[in-house]
Amino acid sequence: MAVAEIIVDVPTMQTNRPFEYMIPDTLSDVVVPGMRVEVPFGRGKRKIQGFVMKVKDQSDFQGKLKPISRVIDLKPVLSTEMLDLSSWLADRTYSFQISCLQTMLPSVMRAKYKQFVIPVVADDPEVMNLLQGKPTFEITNQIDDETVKLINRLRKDEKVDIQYVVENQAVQVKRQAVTTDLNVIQLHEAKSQLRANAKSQIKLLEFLADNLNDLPVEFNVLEKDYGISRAAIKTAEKNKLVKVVEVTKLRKPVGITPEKTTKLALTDEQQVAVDQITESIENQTPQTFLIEGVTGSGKTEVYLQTIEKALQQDKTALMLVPEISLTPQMVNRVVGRFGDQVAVLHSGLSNGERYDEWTRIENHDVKVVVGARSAVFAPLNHIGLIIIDEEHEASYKQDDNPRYHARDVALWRAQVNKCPVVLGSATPSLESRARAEKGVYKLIRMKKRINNQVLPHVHIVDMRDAENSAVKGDFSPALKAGLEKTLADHNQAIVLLNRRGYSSFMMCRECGFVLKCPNCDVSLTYHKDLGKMKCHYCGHEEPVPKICPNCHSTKIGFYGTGTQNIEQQLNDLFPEARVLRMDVDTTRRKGAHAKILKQFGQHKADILLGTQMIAKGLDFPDVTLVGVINADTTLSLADFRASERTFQLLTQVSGRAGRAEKTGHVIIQTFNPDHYAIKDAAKQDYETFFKQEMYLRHQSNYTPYYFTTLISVANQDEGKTLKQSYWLKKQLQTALSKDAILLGPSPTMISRKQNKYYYQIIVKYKHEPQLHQRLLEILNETQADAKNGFTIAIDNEPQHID
Ligand SMILES: Nc1ncnc2c1ncn2[C@@H]1O[C@H](COP(=O)(O)OP(=O)(O)OP(=O)(O)O)[C@@H](O)[C@H]1O
Ligand SMILES: [Zn+2]
Ligand SMILES: [Zn+2]
Repeated sequence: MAVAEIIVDVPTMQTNRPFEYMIPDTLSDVVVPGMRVEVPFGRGKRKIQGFVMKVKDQSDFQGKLKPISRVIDLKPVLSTEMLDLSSWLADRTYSFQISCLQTMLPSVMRAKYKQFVIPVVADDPEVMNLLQGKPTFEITNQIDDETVKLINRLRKDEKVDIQYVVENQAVQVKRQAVTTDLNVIQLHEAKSQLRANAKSQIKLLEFLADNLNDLPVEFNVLEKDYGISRAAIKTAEKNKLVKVVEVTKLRKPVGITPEKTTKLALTDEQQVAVDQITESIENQTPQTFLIEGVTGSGKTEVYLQTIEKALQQDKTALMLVPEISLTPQMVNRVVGRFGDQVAVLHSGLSNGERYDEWTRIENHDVKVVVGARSAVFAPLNHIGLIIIDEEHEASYKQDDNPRYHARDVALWRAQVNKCPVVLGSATPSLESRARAEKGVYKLIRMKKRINNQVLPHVHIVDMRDAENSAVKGDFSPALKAGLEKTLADHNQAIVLLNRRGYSSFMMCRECGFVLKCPNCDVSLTYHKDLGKMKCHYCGHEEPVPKICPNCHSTKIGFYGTGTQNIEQQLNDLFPEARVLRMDVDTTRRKGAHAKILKQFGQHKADILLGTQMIAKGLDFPDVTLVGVINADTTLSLADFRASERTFQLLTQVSGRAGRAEKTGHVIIQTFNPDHYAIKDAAKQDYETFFKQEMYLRHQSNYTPYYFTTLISVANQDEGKTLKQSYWLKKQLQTALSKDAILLGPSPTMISRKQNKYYYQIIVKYKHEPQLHQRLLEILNETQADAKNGFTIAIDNEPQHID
C-alpha cells in the first residue's frame, strides 16, 4: 500500500508536521511529492488541502489510514528542493510549514483559480478524445480518477500541459495574428503586382518576406510597430496572400525590450572579482562572496559577467534586488544582456503576469531570474549562481509570517545547488561584513570608481550655525548656491528628504541634542497616547522635555517637513527649474515610479526630489549635485541600527553624484555634524565606519556580537497582554543562561493597532541551545489562547524594532 506524508492546511502548532494518508490504487503513480491533494481531516466530513511531502511504501502508523480524496494539482507545483526548504524555513522562522509552502507559490495558486489541460500534441487521438473538439479541458473536482490518470500519463508524455488561471480571467490571452504559406519569391512577386499606393499592403508583404521564420506575427505588433493597418491585413487575407490565425500569447510584463548590450572590458578590480566568483561556479563550491564596492565601481557588470559564466556551465542564475531597485534601469541591464532568457518578478506584476513568469521559469524557458525578495523561491533548477544586490537592504526581510530573510534562504539554496552566493553593496550590513572579517564570507573589495572618477566631494552643513538657523525654510545658503550653480551649468540635482523615523522623536534645533534611553543607547520615542517619551527596548519612560536638557534652549521639539512642502520651497527658490517629486504619493500608481525615473533620465527635469526611494541604484550621468535636507532623522531612529542606516543612506545617496565624466558634489545638512556616521559617510569611508560601529555594538551587546530574537505579544485587552508578557518573560528566564539579556516587556512604537495592544520582549544572546526549543514549546502552549485573540509572534534577527 502506498502512503503519502502530507502537510495539511490547518495552521496550528499541532499540525505542524506531516500526517500520513493512504494513496488509493486508483491514484497510484499519480500522487507525487510537491502536489496538492484534498484529504479528510478530523472527525466529520471536513476536507482540506494538503501538500504531499513524501510518498512511501509503508506506514509507521498502527491504525487505519484515511485515503486521499482527490488530487488538486495534476503536476507537482513544488520541487523536492522547495519541500525540503519549507521544513527548514518553518523551523528557522517559527512559522507553520503550510505558510512556508504557500509563500513559495505564486499567488494565483493560492487564490481562486481554475485548472485547464492544454494540448501540446493536438492531433494525438487520446488528446483529441479528451478535448472533444474544445481548445482546452477544464479540470473540475468532479473528474474521476481514471481521467486524472489519463491526464497524468499524457502530461508525462508531453502531449498535454496544465495551466492555472485565476477565476474571472480569460483562459489565455487570444490574439489575432498573421502568417502565410507563400515563400520569399512568391511574396515579392505578389508585392510587385500591387498598386504603388497600397502602401500598407506592400509593407505587410515586405515584413513577411523578411520575417518568414518568426511567423505568425500578431496584429498588434504589425499595427503598433510597423504601422500596418488591419484593413491591409484583411485585404491580403481576401487575396489569399496571408492567413489570419489565433495565437495564445503569454502576458508579457510591461516594458519595452531594451537594446542588446555586450560585455564591457573589465577594469582590474572587476576582473579580480569575476575570476574569483567564476572559479567557485566552475568548481561548484557554495562559497559566499561579499563585494564591498564603492558607489559607481561597476558591481553590476561583475554580476552580469558572472551570470554569463554560470550560463556557460549550463546552469541558471538568480539575482535579487530590492523592490525599489527594480526600475527599468536595473532590469534593462540584465534583459539587455540576456534577452529572452530572463524572467522578471516584481510586485508591479498582476497575478496573471506573475504566474506566467513563474511558468516560464518552471518550464526552463528562462535561465536568469531577477526579482525582489520572494523571487528567492523561484523554481529554478541547477542554480549556478545567486546574487543579492544591495545586500544591506532591510526589505530582504519579510515583515510578516514567515519572517524570513532572503539572504538566509539564498545561502540554503546555494548549499543544495552547490553554487556561490554573491552579496554586493557599497555599504554592507554589519553582519555580513563581520562574517567576511571572520573568513566565513570571502571579501572582495572594489575601491575605485569606473574611469577612475573621483568620489564626490561632500560638504557638511552645520544647521546649528547662526547663518543657517536664521533662514526661513529648509535650504541653507550653501545648498541654495549649489543648486543655483547646477542649474546654471545645465546639470541635474537630486534632493533627498530623509523621512524615516519622522516626527516621533524630539530634537533640539539649537544644539542637535536628541533624547536617548539611559539604559539602551537608542532614542526615546514619543508616545502620543501616553504623552511620554518611551524606550522600545526596555520600557524606560520620561516626561516630554520642554527645554533642551543639554543647552537649555526652548527650541526643542518635533522635527519634520513633508516632501510637498519642500517641493513648494524649491519652486519658490528656483521658479525656472523643473522639479520631479518622488514619494509614496506620487508613486502609488502602477508604473509611476519607473516613469518618473525615465523622465529624469531623459533630462526632462532638473531636480529630482524624493524620499529614501531615490537614494540608491540610480545611475544618471548628468547628476552632479546631491543635497540632503535632513540627515538626522534616521540617526534618531529608536533602533540600534540607527547609525548604520544613516551611514548607508548618506553614502548611497552621495554615490548618485558624479558617476560619469563630471565630478559630483554633495551637500549634507545636519544638526549633528560631528557624528561619526555622518563624517564617515561624507568621506565614503565604509571601513572606518565599520570599525567604529563594531566597537559600539560590542560595548552595548548588539548584533553582530549578539543574536537577537524579538517576541511580541498582542491582545485586545491591555491588562491581559501585560500579564501574558510577564508570563512569557518568566518562561524564558528559566530556559536561558545567565549570559543572555532579556529586555522588556515594553510597548511597541504604536502600542495599539487595530484594537490590539502590543508589547515586546527582546532576547539578546550568544549561545543558548535551549532557546529555540523553548520558543517552539511556548508557541505550542499558547496555541489554545490564539482563539481568544491572543497572539505571539517571534522574529529571529529583526531588521527593526518598533
Ligand atoms: N568595465 C567598464 N567599463 C566601462 N564602463 C563601465 C564598466 N563597468 C561599469 N561601467 C559603467 O559604470 C557605471 C557604474 O556602474 P554600476 O552602476 O554597476 O555601479 P555600482 O557599483 O552598482 O554602483 P552603486 O552601488 O552606486 O549602484 C555604469 O554606468 C556602468 O555602465
Ligand atoms: Zn531602554
Ligand atoms: Zn539643545
